[in-house]
Parts: sequence; C-alpha cells; structure tokens
Amino acid sequence: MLPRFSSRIRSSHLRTLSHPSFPSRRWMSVRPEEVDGVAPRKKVTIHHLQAMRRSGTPITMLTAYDYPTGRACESHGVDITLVGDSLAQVCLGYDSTTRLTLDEMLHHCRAVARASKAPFLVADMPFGTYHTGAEDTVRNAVRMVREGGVEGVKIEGGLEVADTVRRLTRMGIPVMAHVGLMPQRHTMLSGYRVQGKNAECALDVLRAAVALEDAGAFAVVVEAVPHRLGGYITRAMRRIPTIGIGAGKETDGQVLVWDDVMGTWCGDKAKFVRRFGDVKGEVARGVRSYIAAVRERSFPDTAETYGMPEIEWEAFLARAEAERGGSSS
Ligand SMILES: Nc1nc(=O)c2c([nH]1)NC[C@@H]1CN(c3ccc(C(=O)N[C@@H](CCC(=O)O)C(=O)O)cc3)CN21
Ligand SMILES: CC(C)C(=O)C(=O)O
Repeated sequence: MLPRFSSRIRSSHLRTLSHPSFPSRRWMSVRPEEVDGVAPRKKVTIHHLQAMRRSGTPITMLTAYDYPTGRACESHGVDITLVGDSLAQVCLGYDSTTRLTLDEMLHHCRAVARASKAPFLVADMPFGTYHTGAEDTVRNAVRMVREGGVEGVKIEGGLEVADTVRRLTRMGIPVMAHVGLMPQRHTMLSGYRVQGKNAECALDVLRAAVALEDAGAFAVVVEAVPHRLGGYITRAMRRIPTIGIGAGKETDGQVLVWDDVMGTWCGDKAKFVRRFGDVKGEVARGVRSYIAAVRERSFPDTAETYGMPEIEWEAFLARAEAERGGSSS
C-alpha cells in the first residue's frame, strides 16, 4: 500500500522504493506501510461495531492517553480507542476525573488521534462541559471533533442527558452513552459504588440505557453493575452494542483502563480489573539497570559513542593546546 498523502510525497516514496542504491530506505517513508510490524487493517466504523454485535463478536475497547498508547491500540487490533477522562487520575495525578479541563483533554486527544487510524476513536467529554446548556455542549463537542480529532464523544448520564445525546447525534457527532457507575458523580454517590444492586436501581439503569439508545447513542458503556443486569441490558438494546466494565461477560464488548491492564496504576484496584501485563515491573527493572550501569561506568561502552579520525584528533589537540597557552591535557 502506498502512502495516502500528497502526490509529492507519493512520488518521492516511489523513487525511494525503486532506486537501486537505496534499498534500505523504505523505513524512511512518511506513511509506513506497517505499524510496529503489523499490516494496516480496515477502519472500524459504527456500522462495523453494530455488525459485530449482531454476529456475536466481542468488541474490544481500551483507553489511551498519548501517542505511544494510541499507537499500541492501532497496531494490536483494538476496535475502539477511548481517551477516557480517567486520564485525570492515571496520567495527570488528579484525585478525580472532575478536575480535568477541556483543554487538557483536547491536548491528549490530539496525541492519540495522531496515532489512530483503524480504531474508532472516542473521548470523554470532561465534567462540566455538557451540563451548561445546549449551546455550550455543542460548542464543546465540536471542539472535541475539530481540535481533538476524535470521531465520537462519550457522556455519562441517564434520562437527563437524553436530549443532549439526541442533539449531538442529529448534528452528526456520534455519542457513546455511559450508564451505571458514573465516576464524574462519585461525590454525589459517596464513592465508586456498584450500581443497580436493588430492583429499583436496576430498573433505573435499564431505563437509562433504553432511553439513550432511543436518543441515538451508537453504543453504551455499562459500568459496575451486577452481571445479570449487564446481560439483561445488552438483550434489551435493539441494535447498539453495550460495552461493559465490571458488568459481566454478557455485554457486547469490554473496556478497561490502560494502566489497570498494564499494571502501571498504583491506586486502588476495582474488583473488575484484571491485569494483563506487568509494565510496572519492567519499568522498575529498566530504571534500576540504567542507574546501576551509569554508576559502574558500564554505560556507555565504545559502540555507543562517536569516533573521530586520529589525524583530526591530533590536529585538534595541537591547536587547542596552543590556543590555551600550552596548559595541560
Ligand atoms: N485506574 C482506573 N481505573 C478505572 O476503571 C477508573 C479510573 N482509574 N478512574 C476513573 C474511574 C473510577 N473508577 C472506579 C474506581 C474504583 C472502583 C471501585 O473500587 N469500586 C469498588 C466497588 C465497591 C462497592 O460498591 O461494593 C470495588 O471494590 O470494585 C470502581 C470504579 C472507574 N474508572
Ligand atoms: C473506564 C472508562 C469506561 C472510562 O470512562 C474512563 O476511562 O474514563
């Protein structure tokens, strides 16, 4: 596959490919044919996600907050990349997602967007950016798309955000709904608590999901609810996929926070988290080995340094010494 940019880039790329003296130059192409050694794949669309639901193919969603994590989602087959507002806690060190500003979110969206082609790219609208009226909400959602480069936005809420979902959807901004445990409301909820544990609350979560599908949401995140409720809501949806986090195995897809998956998050671990990597262990090993090697002068070795022709060195020495009045070394 050829790079898709301007014809100038395309023709220089062709020259590079065909030039006999630069056979190894292919890695310099502006648009690599492969990302991290993996062939490019088909763009994930809303259509594709709804087809996955129909065919019973589990949808994978993972958060990303910067270029390298976005790139890993791109390369290794994630269906939906989410710039989650968990960014506030796991990347920026805030104590709550409610601290995150729209500008901070946009900064990270842009980095992830630069790495993201195939996955469907969604980002959370930060706390407070979709609560102060229709005009503000539209303006902020447009910034997420236009400046952040995301394809869809996620908003937390039940029946009370249905009109917002309808408005954004109608103007062409796909909305992912988020029901059950809504972390942006942790203060009101007195903590991060499982939702829908009694019949009344379970009905509230179900009604919210149904209303948000009716309002036009293209998917719904269901967070921290009993697994049977996660399954029930999934079957209650007419066409849109449910993406569960702590909602059991019967949702159409699963999502987790990058740092929980990789083992780099050092805060409390929710019951629904499974760690699939030990990046924290690798980081500790790498940092400690680097420090040890510098201290014992085993880094750098000769192969990691630059040489200079002997004759140039001799000339340099002679001139330097003369200039410095014959002082030592
Ligand atoms: N690292 C990380 N992972 C997340 O999944 C996550 C964030 N950060 N930050 C934003 C929100 C906050 N989330 C959380 C945080 C804690 C629990 C938690 O510990 N829940 C209790 C439930 C207690 C109960 O109601 O019985 C648990 O023990 O799982 C759940 C979701 C989900 N999101
Ligand atoms: C965990 C997911 C669903 C999320 O909302 C976030 O990362 O903020």
